[in-house]
Amino acid sequence: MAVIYDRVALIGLGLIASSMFWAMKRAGVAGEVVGYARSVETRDTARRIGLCDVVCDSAAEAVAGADLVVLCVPVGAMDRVAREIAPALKPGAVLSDVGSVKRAVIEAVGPYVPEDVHFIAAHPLAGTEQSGPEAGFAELFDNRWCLLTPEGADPGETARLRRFWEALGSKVDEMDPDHHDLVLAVTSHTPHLIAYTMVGVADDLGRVTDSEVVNFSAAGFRDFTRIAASDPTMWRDVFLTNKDATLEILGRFTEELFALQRAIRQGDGEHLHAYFTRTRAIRRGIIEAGQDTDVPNFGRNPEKS
Ligand SMILES: NC(=O)c1ccc[n+]([C@@H]2O[C@H](COP(=O)([O-])OP(=O)(O)OC[C@H]3O[C@@H](n4cnc5c(N)ncnc54)[C@H](O)[C@@H]3O)[C@@H](O)[C@H]2O)c1
Ligand SMILES: O=C(O)C(=O)C[C@]1(C(=O)O)C=C[C@@H](O)C=C1
Repeated sequence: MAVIYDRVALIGLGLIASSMFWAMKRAGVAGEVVGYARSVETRDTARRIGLCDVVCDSAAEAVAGADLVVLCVPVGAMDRVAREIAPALKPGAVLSDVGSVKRAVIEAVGPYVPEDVHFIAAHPLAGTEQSGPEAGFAELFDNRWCLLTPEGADPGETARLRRFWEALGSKVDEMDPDHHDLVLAVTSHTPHLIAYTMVGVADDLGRVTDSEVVNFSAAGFRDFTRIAASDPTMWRDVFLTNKDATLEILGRFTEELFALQRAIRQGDGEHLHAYFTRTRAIRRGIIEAGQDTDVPNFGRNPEKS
């Protein structure tokens, strides 16, 4: 595949950045990939495993001369990083991100973006509960959506970024940032909060580590524990920055939960059956639409395994 950006800079070298690096190598869409991570330990690990062609010791050094800069740090760190790199950005470069919340990132980064730089926020809807530079693998984005929220950005540069994500394996769509945040509150953020809560409740009962619970834990609870093992910093930032949408969905969730609670107490099997029939149809609809693209595996990139 042809090179889309001559020089790409990844700021923050965790799960998403490392997966992007391996996917870029697989697709051959970047001439050179330069990385920066805040901690010496992460930079050392990146150098040891060959993550990035060059690992720099400062963010400004990494972005200098880059045609595409992608901020791959927790949402709450975006403003600090944007402020740090802004003076070193190349005129005409594209600045993007992978944050799970879009309006807050646009508001945090936007004020620092120089006039001659194209800022196009993005969110790949792909991840795992793992984090850090060794967690990435080239297939992470295969058949997953990547949502761009360009809000008036240059159409030519938006199309180029779209081609880049497609080359990494994604299906790409554009969305208004506020709408993105509401949709993700339903499909990702609130479900994570529920998983965190369920595992917390089990822990409060003192049963999670009991061999009984570990041995006999049913698939549903296992899925909750996987999700609830996700990175605490990332998810703290998601809830602090997508507050309104999450609270709106949580309010609705609580109302439905109370209705189900009442049905159980009153022995209202009809209500329960009708409810579960409706939700079952949603799962079937997802499968029929070909959207059930499970993460291929949780292994490493093919070059390392
Ligand atoms: N994990 C997922 O499932 C997933 C999916 C899609 C998008 N995202 C988003 O991608 C971004 C990165 O997530 P990840 O899963 O790769 O996280 P990660 O924890 O694996 O990596 C984050 C990296 O950012 C670095 N970092 C943190 N604060 C920093 C700072 N102030 N300056 C410089 N570096 C800093 C960390 O050291 C780490 O290297 C987040 O904004 C997250 O919301 C995550
Ligand atoms: O599969 C997982 O582990 C994920 O939670 C990935 C997931 C999600 O689907 O909710 C989590 C957060 C992101 O911003 C995008 C993707």
